Amino acid sequence: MNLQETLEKIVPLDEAAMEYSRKRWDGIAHPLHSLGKLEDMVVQAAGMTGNPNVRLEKRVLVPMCADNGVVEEGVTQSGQEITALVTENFLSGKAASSIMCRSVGCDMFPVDVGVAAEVGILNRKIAYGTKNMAKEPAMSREQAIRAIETGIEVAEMMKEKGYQMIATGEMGIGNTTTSSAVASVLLELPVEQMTGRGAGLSTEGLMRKINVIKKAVALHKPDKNDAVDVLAKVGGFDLAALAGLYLGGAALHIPVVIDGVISATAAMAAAAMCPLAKDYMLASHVSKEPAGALLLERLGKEAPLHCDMCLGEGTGALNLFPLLDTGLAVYHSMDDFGDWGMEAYQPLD
Ligand SMILES: O=C(O)c1ccc[n+]([C@@H]2O[C@H](COP(=O)([O-])O)[C@@H](O)[C@H]2O)c1
Ligand SMILES: Cc1cc2nc[nH]c2cc1C
Repeated sequence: MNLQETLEKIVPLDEAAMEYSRKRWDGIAHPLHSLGKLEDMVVQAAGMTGNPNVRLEKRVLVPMCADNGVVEEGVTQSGQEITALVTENFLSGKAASSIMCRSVGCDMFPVDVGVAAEVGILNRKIAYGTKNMAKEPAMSREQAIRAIETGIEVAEMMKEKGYQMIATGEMGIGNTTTSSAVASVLLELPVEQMTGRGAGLSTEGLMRKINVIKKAVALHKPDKNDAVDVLAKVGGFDLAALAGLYLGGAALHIPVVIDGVISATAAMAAAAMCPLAKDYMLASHVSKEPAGALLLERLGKEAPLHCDMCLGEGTGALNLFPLLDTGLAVYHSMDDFGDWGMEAYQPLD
């Protein structure tokens, strides 16, 4: 599916399936809505899949991996080579997210959308890293659309493989700089408020990072009403591909889990292209980066986890699964009030 076809395929959640799912929860022998967000997630997933018999056991983490030309401005503590190193460790199973995938029972399917080196994962390189946005647009509009459509293609591949849920992740040194730029334009908030230390940065480095983002935004004047323009001028291949993954998931009725600040920025870009896509997103955790909470608020999402995490790769998204699993276990296997000889509770007001 191309971008336009995907946008046209996204429809509202299935209300009948959600109503059926709410009734199931209300019949379960527990105080009404006492499992809070665990119940809400199951109901939402019923609406996404159109099936109140919610099954989300077969899941995959998709980290989109890419480099960012803006790192030459000294906006990160780590060198660009770390992107390739961590990406290779996705394959060897030694990265934090790989270890967590094994721990929570999730497959992993990393995609190279623009790492500045040869790495042995699925190759969908748009280029060997973006251009330095402090000097020129990060990429062309055509490249941005190609990256978005790569995300859509990967969502289709995951559907084909039978995955019932997708966790988003990324790896790309410099991508908190691009995320802050994109988020500050889309949310129309000051760069200072949207920018943090990423994977570690001194106070002096943080000041430099803020100035670089301001300079790039002033230079290219991205159109806040055109998310593709924003992604192309001050974004990254990983952000664009993740936006496509959200859109593809929504079009294919697959729940997609938001991870940290980079993933939430991509979610915001996807929502700007199609507001209905938000309904197919599940929040997991609130990133320690300042833009994390602001983005989730604007997406209308309340994340269940506050763990002060900012590792990326999908590590926050993966931590949603144990919660979801306990909720689903109760949903599928617990007795109704009637089985315990009780009357069902009625809503009070
Ligand atoms: O997910 C987050 O909220 C998050 C916050 C800060 C850093 N990261 C990770 O750190 C890398 C980006 O940090 P930086 O400082 O190079 O922009 C990138 O590979 C992300 O996976 C991730
Ligand atoms: C080692 C390392 C691992 C990472 N994983 C995601 N971002 C990262 C940044 C660094 C520096």
